[in-house]
Amino acid sequence: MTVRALVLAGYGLNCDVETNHALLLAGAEAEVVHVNDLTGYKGHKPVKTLDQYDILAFVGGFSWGDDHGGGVVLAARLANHLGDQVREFVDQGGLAIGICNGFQVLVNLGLLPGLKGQTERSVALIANNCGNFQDRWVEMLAEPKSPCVFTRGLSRFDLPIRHGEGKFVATDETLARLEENGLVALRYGDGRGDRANGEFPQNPNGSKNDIAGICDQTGRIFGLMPHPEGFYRQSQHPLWTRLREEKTRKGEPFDSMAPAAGLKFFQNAVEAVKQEKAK
Ligand SMILES: NC(=O)CC[C@H](N)C(=O)O
Repeated sequence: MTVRALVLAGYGLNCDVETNHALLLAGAEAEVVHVNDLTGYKGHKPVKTLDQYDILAFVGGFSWGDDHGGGVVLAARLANHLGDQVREFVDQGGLAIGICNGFQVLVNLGLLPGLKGQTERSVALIANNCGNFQDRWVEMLAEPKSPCVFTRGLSRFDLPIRHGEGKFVATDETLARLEENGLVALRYGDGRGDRANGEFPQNPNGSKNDIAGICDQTGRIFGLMPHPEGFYRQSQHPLWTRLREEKTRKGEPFDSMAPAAGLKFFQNAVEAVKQEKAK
């Protein structure tokens, strides 16, 4: 069964090839599509439509140089040129993942968290508390009670972060609604399996409630600041040789090429589409 994925590229986005690779490894028929191929550009008609795909990936990078804030210009462009198509894609049961800059786009579009009665932006990703760009690995804790399709079966693992505007903020009321509905899918851990509790550097940006990723009520629309496409095999982890040593000492096997936690996000998405199509 074919699962088609679109990986959005263009104007300062820089994680398209890596994300496409992860989706291909996960078994999707993935392709990188330039935003102009969807919107049309200067007399050139659009050559792709969103209804050709099952999964949309809004990838990381610096779209339009983060002018006016991360993801703001790309979100405006998508809303103005493709608003109806995006709405239809979501209403028809499509899956979407927004990674880092892509998360900022989904938030700016108002697709996340998409709480009942809220159609406009209700949460934001703003400048990190520490005042600079953070490029390193952090511990992730997945929320078992979240309806998120992408984090199914995941609990505690590491992922890389690379962002300057990752601080998740919302009003107390919206935060309470997110928590009540289980829409917080991922949090920053303290490195020992508990929540980071707002502490820097474990919570790298000052996000409220240690929020690293949220989903909508269907669990099919998901955004996160860390980069799952950067950890699809074991040897991408900065401490993988140490882990190999530990395993070897205990006489346990270790395969540096084995799939890692980040790949699971994409495998889960492909599996969910297959299950839906099989119905
Ligand atoms: N890696 C990314 O996608 C970064 C997103 C955005 N440019 C930021 O710095 O916050």
